[in-house]
Amino acid sequence: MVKYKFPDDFIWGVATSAYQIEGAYNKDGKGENIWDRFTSIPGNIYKNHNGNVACDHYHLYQSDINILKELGIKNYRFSISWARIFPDGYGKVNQKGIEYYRRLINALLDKGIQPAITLYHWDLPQELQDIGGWTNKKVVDYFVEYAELMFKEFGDLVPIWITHNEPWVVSILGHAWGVHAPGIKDYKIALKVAHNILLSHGKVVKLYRSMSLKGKIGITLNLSSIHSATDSEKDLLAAKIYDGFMNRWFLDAILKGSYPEDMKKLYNELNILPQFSDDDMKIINERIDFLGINYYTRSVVKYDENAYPLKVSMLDLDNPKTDMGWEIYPKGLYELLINLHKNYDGIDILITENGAAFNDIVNYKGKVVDDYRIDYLYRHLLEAYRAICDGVNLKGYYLWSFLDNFEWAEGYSKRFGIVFVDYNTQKRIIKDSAYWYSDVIKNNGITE
Ligand SMILES: N#[N+]C[C@@H]1[C@@H](O)[C@H](O)[C@@H](O)[C@@H]2O[C@H]12
Repeated sequence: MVKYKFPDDFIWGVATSAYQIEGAYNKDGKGENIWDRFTSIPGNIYKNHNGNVACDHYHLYQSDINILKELGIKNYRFSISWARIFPDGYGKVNQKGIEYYRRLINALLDKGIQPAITLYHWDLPQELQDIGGWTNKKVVDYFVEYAELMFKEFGDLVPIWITHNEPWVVSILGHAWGVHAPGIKDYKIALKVAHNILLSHGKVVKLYRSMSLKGKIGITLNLSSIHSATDSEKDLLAAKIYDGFMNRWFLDAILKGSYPEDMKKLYNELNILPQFSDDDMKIINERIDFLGINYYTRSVVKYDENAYPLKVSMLDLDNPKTDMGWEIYPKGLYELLINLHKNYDGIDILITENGAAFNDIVNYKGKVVDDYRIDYLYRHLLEAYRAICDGVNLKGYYLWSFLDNFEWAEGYSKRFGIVFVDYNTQKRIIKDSAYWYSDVIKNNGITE
């Protein structure tokens, strides 16, 4: 008996990204990207892992799609590798790259699986980084050129388009903390990068509208529910600042057409506020059809005099955690969804990522009994269900991730997949969580 039934047209899917699963990093005309470069530098990645081979999905995509079919998964979010299409980032087109993605899309459609494409999932062509990357306004235009070609090639086949994945991570982890490609550590540069990424987003949405395509387009943000460590004035202010830093800076720009005043004031005082015009904000505010959100955990923060630049630090609570060290806090998903619904005009929302890394073991029967992942997914889907019951326009859920894959700075040490990947043999083992999720999809809801 289905105890928690989701709306009839609810989208159930899984998600991946190009650099994390494709491999074939230098095959068939693909150009170098910033993650090829960043992973080639010793010390950047856990045990110097890289995505040169990854899950070899570039060659194994058909058998992987067969697994999606076997599990009854009817929606698949993946990203296109920009450097496979434009090896130099612009200009010369690599036809073999286009042919690969056409084969992939057609193979999905042949199995009744709807593609959702992310245009940018962090893998900037290195040639563009060499001219300043996202700090250079030319890259904004090159992104539009790349998107236009993708819309021309695949716009009639693909119903859901996501311009960018997690601009906060691209700007902060890649340009302020330096732990992601391209490894820059400068907050002023990071916020300039964030602004240009948002500009490129708005321009591409406007372009999509001009091409009279029939699908839906949006952006994916990594969002967290922010809690203050105590009710002290300083900690409450710290929570407001961190909410502005991680959530509101992007949400307000995209959905309200202006950066939040409190954060503009703070960034100006810190001399890290990027330059921007009213015209920029109009472009960024181009209407989107849905907001994609990636939710993994909440953030509990406190005032910290020594924490540059925001004087805010995160608490590491002694609560159940995933293998990433992230607190398991399903209620945060409900809080986030309700907050978005109330503060952003009830916009349609897709959960474009939610899932967990755990230290999966293949048992003596050759199975992966990942009850811990099932528990994580169950609890988060229950919160999503509660949010829908309370009026949130939640339209779908893409589980992260379909396959174990290259987990960025953590390399292959963290397994997020519902399908286990043996990287030595490229053998796939369907985990118990995949069969559980298959039942959720079949029942369009959760039993028990
Ligand atoms: N970490 N972690 C897991 C997952 C990452 O693998 C995705 O590529 C990102 O979109 C997002 O950060 C979430």
